[in-house]
Amino acid sequence: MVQMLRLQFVRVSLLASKSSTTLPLNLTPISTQLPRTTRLRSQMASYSTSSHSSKLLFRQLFEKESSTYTYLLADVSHPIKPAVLIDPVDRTVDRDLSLIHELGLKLIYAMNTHVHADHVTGTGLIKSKVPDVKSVISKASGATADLYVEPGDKVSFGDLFLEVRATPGHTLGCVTYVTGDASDQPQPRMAFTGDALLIRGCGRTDFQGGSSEQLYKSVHSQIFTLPKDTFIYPAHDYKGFTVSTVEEEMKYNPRLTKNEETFKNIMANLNLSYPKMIDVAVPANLVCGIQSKAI
Ligand SMILES: N[C@@H](CCC(=O)N[C@@H](CSS)C(=O)NCC(=O)O)C(=O)O
Repeated sequence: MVQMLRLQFVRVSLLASKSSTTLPLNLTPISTQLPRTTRLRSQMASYSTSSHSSKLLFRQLFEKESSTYTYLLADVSHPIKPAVLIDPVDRTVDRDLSLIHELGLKLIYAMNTHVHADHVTGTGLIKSKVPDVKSVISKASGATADLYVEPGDKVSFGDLFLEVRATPGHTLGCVTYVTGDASDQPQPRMAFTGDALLIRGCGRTDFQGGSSEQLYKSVHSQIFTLPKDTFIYPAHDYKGFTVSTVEEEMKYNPRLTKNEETFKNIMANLNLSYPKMIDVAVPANLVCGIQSKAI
């Protein structure tokens, strides 16, 4: 079943990449489609930065106990306004779903950048409240989900898409989702880096298959090679930052501007205590956030 869904998912993505006029989303029954609207109302309570394209609705949402960012992206030029959530948190699912409802969006994917160790993903809860939603995570994560992504896959929502880049190092299965590289996609591009690259920092590498050597290579080969003006949107910030760019992090990141040996030394000496929720969060997130049964 999971295999079947994966095939459907890739086929949908391929369709979307061939033509910007194709409406690639075939996971939604016609009966649920809404009238086309092209204008957005001004929005309420959510973190937000400027609009990146006339099609894209983008919101940066914050969960304060784990300092996690969840990202909402939608194609508002599409009749059903298909939306995705990246790294939802269980505690803020109701807030996120009511925002989605209020904006008239149709949530199709709840995606994770990796198996989080500090909070329980909202994915399972979202699926229990909105059964059409498909959970998405990398195949390399080892977690259960409806759809597994691999490097190079495209995750389409309406005419927009996210490209999947493998960025292991914080965990084995970490991926970065990057908005598409095409003239009809948001400009500048946006990279949702999870815990691989944080603003002026990076994810720790001391558990869940972490490796400082791998993280250094991932960031330099998969993120720092993106256009300099690409926005960096991480899964966490502990200092109040909201967004950065590839250029800024290449210049000012106190860890990743160093050579690999120095970086490995820095990472080996972080002396961070384990996340408080690690023993609950990791097992739960391996099954989509639902702890009692595998999906
Ligand atoms: N104190 C928090 C955990 C903080 C932490 O370890 N954050 C992780 C990302 S979540 S696993 C991290 O990689 N931090 C890097 C850094 O340099 O801070 C808690 O108890 O939950």
